[in-house]
Amino acid sequence: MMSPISAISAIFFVLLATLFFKIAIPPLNFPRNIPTIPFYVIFLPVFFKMDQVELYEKYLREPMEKYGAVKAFFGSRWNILVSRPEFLAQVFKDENTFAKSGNQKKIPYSVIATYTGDNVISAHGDIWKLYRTSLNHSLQRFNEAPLWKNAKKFCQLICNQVDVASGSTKVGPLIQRLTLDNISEVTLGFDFGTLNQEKSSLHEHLLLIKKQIFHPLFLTFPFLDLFPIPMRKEAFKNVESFRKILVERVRQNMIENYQFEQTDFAASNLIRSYNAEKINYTQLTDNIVILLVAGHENPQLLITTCLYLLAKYKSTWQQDIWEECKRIVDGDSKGLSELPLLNSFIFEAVRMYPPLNTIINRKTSRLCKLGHDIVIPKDTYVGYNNFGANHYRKSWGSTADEFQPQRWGSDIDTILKTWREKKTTAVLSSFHGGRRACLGEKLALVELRVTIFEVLKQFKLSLSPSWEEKMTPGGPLCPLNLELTCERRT
Ligand code: HEM
Repeated sequence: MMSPISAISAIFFVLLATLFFKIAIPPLNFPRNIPTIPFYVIFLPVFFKMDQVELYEKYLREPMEKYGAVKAFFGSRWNILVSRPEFLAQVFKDENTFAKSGNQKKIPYSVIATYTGDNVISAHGDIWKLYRTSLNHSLQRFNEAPLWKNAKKFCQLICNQVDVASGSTKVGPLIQRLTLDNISEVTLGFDFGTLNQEKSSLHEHLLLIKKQIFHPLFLTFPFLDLFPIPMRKEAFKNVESFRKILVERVRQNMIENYQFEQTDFAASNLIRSYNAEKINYTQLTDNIVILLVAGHENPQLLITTCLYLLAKYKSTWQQDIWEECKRIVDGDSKGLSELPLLNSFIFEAVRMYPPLNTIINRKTSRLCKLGHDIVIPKDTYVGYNNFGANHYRKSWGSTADEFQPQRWGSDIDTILKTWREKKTTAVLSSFHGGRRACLGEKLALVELRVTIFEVLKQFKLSLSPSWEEKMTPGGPLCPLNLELTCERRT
């Protein structure tokens, strides 16, 4: 007869072993003809000084290039991760089989799902169409004036912040303030105000919840949010109050704007849909939040990457782009969009370091085949790895890992044509593509051109000698804690 202590120990052991096998071994019905990335790989950056690029090179490149898809553990579950363009194109196109299933469905109990809810990026079917119709027009036609004004303020803040002795500064927090003000003024109809004052209460609130949401432990094991852990209860509370304050701020500004009916901000269109009872208050909130989140974080990452590459290639690309930009006058966004060097540089930056590296938000609605022979069971999460797609040697050749803006072409027509082609064939997936293509691409590209133009007008950039050249270890991809030397142009 087993003693109670032995019985409890045995149960505990069985539970632990089950948990271990669930994490260490993919489900038995997962396809056998694609490789498995060892589960511990995602934990390596926690213990070793390794960035995402090194991790990809060491553990993912070979299986990804050979098979185009792998089994990978991420976000408390096993997933299929895809990077071969033909597979990506299939996933993007067959939306009914690879149906969008964002955090609101995948981990509805988590802080992160409470933050962004059921929004235009994660929704599926008719609900998605409703959201997209409300937003599409205003995200393609927007007022560019705030982008020009804010780029100037941003440069002024760099000047104020640069260390006098070394000429260096950490640019990350300033870029975040720039992109927050840009997205709020262009799409939400109010000024976040972070470029004018370092400590705006909404900004402080946002910084706090970002810290709580992107906590590595809870991001890797979101099921922990199910437990009554005091710091997570606090995180839920902060997220709820942020959502409430943000939407009230947007609505207040719209109500006070006597020309509300004439405004064409993305947020005003959402409010119109709400007033017409097409969407409810939670849906209004979810979409306003996602405009703010996607609209500032993604450009923030890409601006950081572009400034890093300008500094890295200071005597070539930086110098040449500045020579090209000199003839453009303030406010001429169209002129900037026609510059071959500037645009091929940006497209190459988007390829080299896709801001959203890995996205896993699709779930198979039936048993299906990826390509000819990879059989995927129903209810499997399928994601895509943008870094893998954008560095795939069969698509990009032996120079796939080299920064070569000239690969896009030498005249602007060829450059834009190549850009469109690579996106439609899913050879470049940084902005997704097809029906679910990013709605903010145009806005992000204008923002990027204007910011680069203004920065180069005022500074010569170089990498700070004390900065260690590394990318972020996981999640969003960009240089880690970038520090630049910014020398005033005379
Ligand atoms: C560098 C900047 C950006 C990058 C790299 C980027 C990338 C992406 C990607 C990869 C997707 C698809 C996500 C998925 O598969 O679930 C997406 C969707 C989307 N993005 Fe962006 N994005 C950027 C900027 C923006 C901006 C500034 C906005 C403006 C608010 C925005 C709004 C959206 C929306 C609304 C969707 C959903 C489209 C749909 O499903 O119909 N993005 N973006």
